[in-house]
Amino acid sequence: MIRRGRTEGWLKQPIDTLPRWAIFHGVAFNGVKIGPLPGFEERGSTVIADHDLEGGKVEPLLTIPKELIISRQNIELLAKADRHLRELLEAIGDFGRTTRGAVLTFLLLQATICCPETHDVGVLNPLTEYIKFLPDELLPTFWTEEEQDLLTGTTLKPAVRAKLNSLLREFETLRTATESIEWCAKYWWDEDTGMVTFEDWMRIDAMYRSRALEFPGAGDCMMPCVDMANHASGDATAALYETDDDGNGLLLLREGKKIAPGGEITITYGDEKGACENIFSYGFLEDTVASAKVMFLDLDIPSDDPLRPAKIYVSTVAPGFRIFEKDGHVDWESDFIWLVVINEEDGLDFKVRQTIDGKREIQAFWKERELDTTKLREYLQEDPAWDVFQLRATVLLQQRVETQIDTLQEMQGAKREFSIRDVPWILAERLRKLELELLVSAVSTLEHQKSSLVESEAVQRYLGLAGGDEEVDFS
Ligand SMILES: C[S@@+](CC[C@H](N)C(=O)[O-])C[C@H]1O[C@@H](n2cnc3c(N)ncnc32)[C@H](O)[C@@H]1O
Repeated sequence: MIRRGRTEGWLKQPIDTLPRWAIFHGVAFNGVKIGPLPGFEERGSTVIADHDLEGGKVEPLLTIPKELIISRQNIELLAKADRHLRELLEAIGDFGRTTRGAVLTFLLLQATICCPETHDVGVLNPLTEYIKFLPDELLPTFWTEEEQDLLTGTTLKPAVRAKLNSLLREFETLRTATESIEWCAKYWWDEDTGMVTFEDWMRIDAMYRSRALEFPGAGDCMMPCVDMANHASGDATAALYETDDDGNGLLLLREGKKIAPGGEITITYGDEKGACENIFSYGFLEDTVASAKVMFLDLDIPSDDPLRPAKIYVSTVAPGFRIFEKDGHVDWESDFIWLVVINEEDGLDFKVRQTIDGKREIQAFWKERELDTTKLREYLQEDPAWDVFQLRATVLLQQRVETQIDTLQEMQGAKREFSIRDVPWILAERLRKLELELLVSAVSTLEHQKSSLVESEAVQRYLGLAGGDEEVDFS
């Protein structure tokens, strides 16, 4: 449906008509305009200074009336006057009570309202028109199989797979929940007259994901016009966003920032985000990015661990570990690894318990104390064998990191098929390089940690107990 709307023109508005929409609906512009920045047209539209601006001396550059914010609260308000929106939100239940569920469903309804073939569905509101200004982003969920294969060895590859699976699940939930609503059956799902496909859900997701902001004072939302600002990190961030006392959205030039006419007013989408997340959510990587910054690698419990099934059953933490760079130093953290490295001899125990309704449940214990896997690290830290556990962890993690390095290295010199587009090719190549560098640094960190742990008293004692000069397998 959305693709058709873009081609046929009923879901597309040129960006130069945005000021008319904005002013009509009460958006105040102060010394800025919105459009493509000459020389950087591939970045879409952005916010541009109209005349000399100085932070601290100018009033807010943009003021967005609170009614225009695409947030869960506002969608609930709109639903009071829009029977079809209300029906949708009720039908999808818990999903509609999340910001993501409410916003995506709302956006899909707005696109449906725009279609000239739809009659008597939804109530027109200013945002029905606004979505026509939003471009389609080439997020990795839209990369072809061949393009996604270029991500082999990066953490983006499993992230995209998982996202596509969760989008499919959401889409099926939406279909099942709404197919008995008459107008949904007719306009969305009917074999002949239905227009909505999985591709629409992917497009709506990309629209939301690439534009959602965690807006101080308004929470997760889409803020029309402010969401036209492009990203720049660190000192290059020109403006901040927040709400005023009445809940209206504001774009404010940073204190001391001077922007000449024609200069870009950027915001930050989150300086702490890693390269993988930037490509995943926004489909680009700033030119200045020199580090992958953070990556999450999955981790499996070795198949020869007899406690593996029970450990998997009781674990409530993400099965992996984070590698991150902070102040020029690379380190790692994980809640999961601790469950992987301990065993029965150390004090881990499992008991089967009968619940009141007759079901059986496995409970984990650490030295007689009931175990909450999110707190395992704290328990182990108090244990005299803490250094031994850490040593086992570093050995395992190093092996895992080295496997990832091997996979990435196999991708070096990947051939470019003629069908591969520039953006996926360049981004995948950059990400592979950045993640490889971070992994190599992580190996040095782990090596270093291993060497000092081997020297520790607890480990030496453990080695002694384990049988003198016989080699101990810490993995
Ligand atoms: C919130 S929107 C910003 C407005 C967008 N340019 C538009 O035309 O609607 C986020 C998208 O803008 C683009 N973008 C933002 N900052 C960028 C940058 N520094 N370099 C390249 N593209 C950028 C990306 O396509 C991203 O997904």
